[in-house]
Amino acid sequence: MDQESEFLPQYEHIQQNEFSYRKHKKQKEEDIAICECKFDQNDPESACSERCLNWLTSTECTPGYCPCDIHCKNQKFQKCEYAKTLLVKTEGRGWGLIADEDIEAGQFIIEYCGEVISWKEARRRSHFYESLGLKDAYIISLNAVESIDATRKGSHARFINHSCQPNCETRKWHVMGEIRVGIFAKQDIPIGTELSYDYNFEWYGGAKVRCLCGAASCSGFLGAKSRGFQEDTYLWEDDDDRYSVEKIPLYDSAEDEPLSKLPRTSSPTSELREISEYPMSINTDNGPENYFRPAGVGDMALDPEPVDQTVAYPVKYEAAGESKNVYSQDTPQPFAPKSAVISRIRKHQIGGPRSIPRKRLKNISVGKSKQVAEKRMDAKRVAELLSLKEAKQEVLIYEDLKNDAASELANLYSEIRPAIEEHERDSQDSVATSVAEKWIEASCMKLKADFDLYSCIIKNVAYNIPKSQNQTGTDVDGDVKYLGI
Ligand SMILES: C[S@@+](CC[C@H](N)C(=O)[O-])C[C@H]1O[C@@H](n2cnc3c(N)ncnc32)[C@H](O)[C@@H]1O
Repeated sequence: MDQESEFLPQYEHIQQNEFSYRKHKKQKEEDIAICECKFDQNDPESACSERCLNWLTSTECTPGYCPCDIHCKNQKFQKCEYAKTLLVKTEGRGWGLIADEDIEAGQFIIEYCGEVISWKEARRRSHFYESLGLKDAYIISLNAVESIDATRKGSHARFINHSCQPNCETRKWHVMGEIRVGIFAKQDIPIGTELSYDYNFEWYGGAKVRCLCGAASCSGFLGAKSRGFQEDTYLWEDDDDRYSVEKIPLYDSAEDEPLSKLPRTSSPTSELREISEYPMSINTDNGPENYFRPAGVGDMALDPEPVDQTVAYPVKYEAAGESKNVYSQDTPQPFAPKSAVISRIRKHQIGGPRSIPRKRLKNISVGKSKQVAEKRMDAKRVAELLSLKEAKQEVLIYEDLKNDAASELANLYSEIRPAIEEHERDSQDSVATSVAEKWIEASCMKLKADFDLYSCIIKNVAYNIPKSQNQTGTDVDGDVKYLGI
């Protein structure tokens, strides 16, 4: 291990979210939920806990309003009642957090703190971090419109690594009018165990980061379950080797067969290859409601390949390593810039999980096949085949309308894609009504534009048979005049 990577990266330690782009919400009195718990001096368990109405709705009691007053046990975020944890250096996954005491299933471990920023700002920052070459991602979604960025300021929760078989999960709680994200134990966690949760990494392009969680059910890459990743990557296995193929060419609209099929390229003879072609974005999981936004992960464009080249990568796993350095939460640390770690792909597995089952690999390519099956009509070509100038113009006008509607829909889609992909259902995380309405309206417009274009073509083909042809029954130019639609 080099000397530099022994140090923690520079960041400011905070125990409360920071609000810069807006003020912290002030809870209105009428919004304060008051529970019905009654504290009995002889029974300490009577204070607000698992059976408290507020607790059951993931809402912390508001000081000054809780009937249990100072005995209330439902103010864990506010009182920073964290489990004892230690920072450790892992092998291949940077820093991680381990339990420094036995932790019970369901226990609140630590709050994921950082700067609360808008979704737009999250996007801007993620590009900025990418440009700095930051490898690790620390931006997590808070709701459909806001994110928490723990890159520059955060709690120790920012060091918890991803696992495909995690022992923790993220949960959202309502605390004094704000939503806050906590890390909770999914199961009993013995002292010394590394804490992890499923990032539900979202991948929108960029480097594909190998997942080194070591779980038997490991999906291979951070974000491998996300739609963007699945549409971009085809994974398969061959004995102990695993391969990913990127950028499979789409079917050409004029062809029934794909222009090029799956890998003609063999597994590379060179054992190593860096994977980092495009910006990458991430997504966490405890369910769909939390995820990391793009934050420069894998933005180390080390070995760029032409985008349309089909390349097979054998994938190798390394088992998560043992801790080397241990720092407690309260110990001030010497900070130094973190050196970037470059992911490599090797031909043979030498440790860690075995190959992913074939069945699941097939599923991984589902997104791609959907994309492949899409066929598009070339309206310009259709117009050329029509003989009447008016008919040509009409088709082209409708094509413009259709293209405008399609691009409006595409823009809207990128705006609300995170929410759609998370399938968020609860009111906090659902797509804002105004955006949802715009989305429905744009979808209808696109459908209508598609329909208008096709019906215009049919009308012009079916009813505007050129005079010369009408009279003689033959085609004047000898060109094709009828379209098989
Ligand atoms: C929130 S940070 C976690 C803390 C990070 N290890 C550090 O040293 O600051 C997320 C980043 O850690 C790395 N990481 C986390 N889990 C990983 C895993 N299972 N495999 C590979 N890298 C992982 C990735 O670079 C990811 O972007």
